[in-house]
Amino acid sequence: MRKKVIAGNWKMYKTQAETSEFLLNFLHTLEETPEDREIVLCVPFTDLGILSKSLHGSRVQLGAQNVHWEEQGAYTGEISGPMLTEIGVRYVVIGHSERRQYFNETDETVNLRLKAAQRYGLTPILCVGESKQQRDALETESLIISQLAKGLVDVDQNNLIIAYEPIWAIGTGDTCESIEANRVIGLIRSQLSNPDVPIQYGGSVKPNNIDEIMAQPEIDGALVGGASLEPSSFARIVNYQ
Ligand SMILES: O=C[C@H](O)COP(=O)(O)O
Repeated sequence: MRKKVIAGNWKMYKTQAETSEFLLNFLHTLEETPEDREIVLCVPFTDLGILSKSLHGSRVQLGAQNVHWEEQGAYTGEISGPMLTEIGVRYVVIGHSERRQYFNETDETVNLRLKAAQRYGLTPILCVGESKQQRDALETESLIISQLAKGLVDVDQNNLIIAYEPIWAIGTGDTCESIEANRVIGLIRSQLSNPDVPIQYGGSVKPNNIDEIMAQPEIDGALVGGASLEPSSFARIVNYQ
């Protein structure tokens, strides 16, 4: 049975004060949440400290949004695996399309970050997905196969989550049809040596579409952006039927 994982990706949102307010309104909503799912919050670095304390003893796991491949060094603006694990971070998002687009992340640096995350005991969430232009040019399959082939060189598939995030569906309200997301995720699974790797869908996941998404047989969870920022909407998502 593959693990179900619902992860919020807060991107560059929420100060510490806003994080405290979120927790006040969110944590109590988990009392009835079924045990069959892992819940993760991937937050800005400045929120990790407060969450590390506040989430202690709760069932919500802590995630970061980046990790460098070196243990330490002169890499201004970066963060290392040991710095994250020391404060209780368990997951890290790697290769998000916003990092690939705005920060020159390549399949090669994605691969270095994935291996470093695993080396320091973190579970990476590898993001793959095509742009609208690539989809229209019928390049979705070849692009994803290439992202996986290059990104996963020497990566341990026993400690890995993959998120399929079509770029055109991110933050647009234009969700990928769940049947199509299921098809692409099936393709991703066919490229893996371990068929039990949990594979999430991400891109305009909302309270009103999460049940349909999670009903798809290949989809093992969701990577949620905007809808994870609001306690009641994220609560509805983690409590999918
Ligand atoms: O990592 C999360 C994704 O980029 C999805 O963002 P979104 O739910 O706001 O579309």
